[in-house]
Amino acid sequence: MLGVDHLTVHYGSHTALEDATVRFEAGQFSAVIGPNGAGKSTLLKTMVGLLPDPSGSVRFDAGHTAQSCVSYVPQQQTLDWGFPVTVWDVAMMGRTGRLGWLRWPSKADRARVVAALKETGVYELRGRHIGALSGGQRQRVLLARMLARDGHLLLLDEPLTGVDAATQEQLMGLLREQANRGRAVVMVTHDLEQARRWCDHLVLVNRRIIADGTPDEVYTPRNIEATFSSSHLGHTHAEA
Ligand SMILES: Nc1ncnc2c1ncn2[C@@H]1O[C@H](COP(=O)(O)OP(=O)(O)OP(=O)(O)O)[C@@H](O)[C@H]1O
Repeated sequence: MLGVDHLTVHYGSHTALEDATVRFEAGQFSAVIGPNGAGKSTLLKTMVGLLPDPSGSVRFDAGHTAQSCVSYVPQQQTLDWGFPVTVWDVAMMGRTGRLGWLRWPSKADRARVVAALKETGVYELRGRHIGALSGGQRQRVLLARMLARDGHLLLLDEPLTGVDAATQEQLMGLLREQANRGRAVVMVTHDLEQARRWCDHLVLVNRRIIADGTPDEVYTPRNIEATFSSSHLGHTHAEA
């Protein structure tokens, strides 16, 4: 579905990501794992096209572009929750574009939004202002917007943040189901255990890609040490 080749991203003199090569496939639930500041969000943002002119390349499979196929869920805390819109409005942005109503919603758009709000369990909250939601409810609303968009590639930056254990289970189940239906799902997470349980493809990152493969291939003491120590050791590529 999507590959990045020899991707290097600098912020000024700081190198956030160096020579990263990885592929994300349709039907796979992938987790991108690493410590704070490892370059995980940078990898996602590059794939969405939010960072201009990275060196290396981001390649979508034929017929797809970031614009046409990506549904991106940014980190919750990077969004302005004081904006005067309702749960319904946010989910509808998945259909009509961001703000300013690029086009008027059709009956089919409304039906898709109803389904997405029901799937994520926030349909009853549809008239509520987004500023009046709990952290877990906000995360569900972001997922509803993502589902409403119907993208082939779902990119989620720390979707488990601020979410209780029962809700985490539901959200992981929902994302697993999206992958089973043939979408490529890529989630940034700090939660090694959740990633091992739900995902079939893990990418360990610490400025470089440390390891890339199935959970069994990737979760070795050496890889974990290399990822979560600050020394950026090693660079192994397990074949998935
Ligand atoms: N806009 C920016 N300007 C300058 N430096 C940045 C910018 N965005 C990120 N960085 C730096 O790049 C590095 C990678 O950041 P990134 O947000 O990709 O890490 P992360 O793995 O997502 O971290 P976290 O788990 O804390 O969210 C960090 O050292 C960060 O401080």
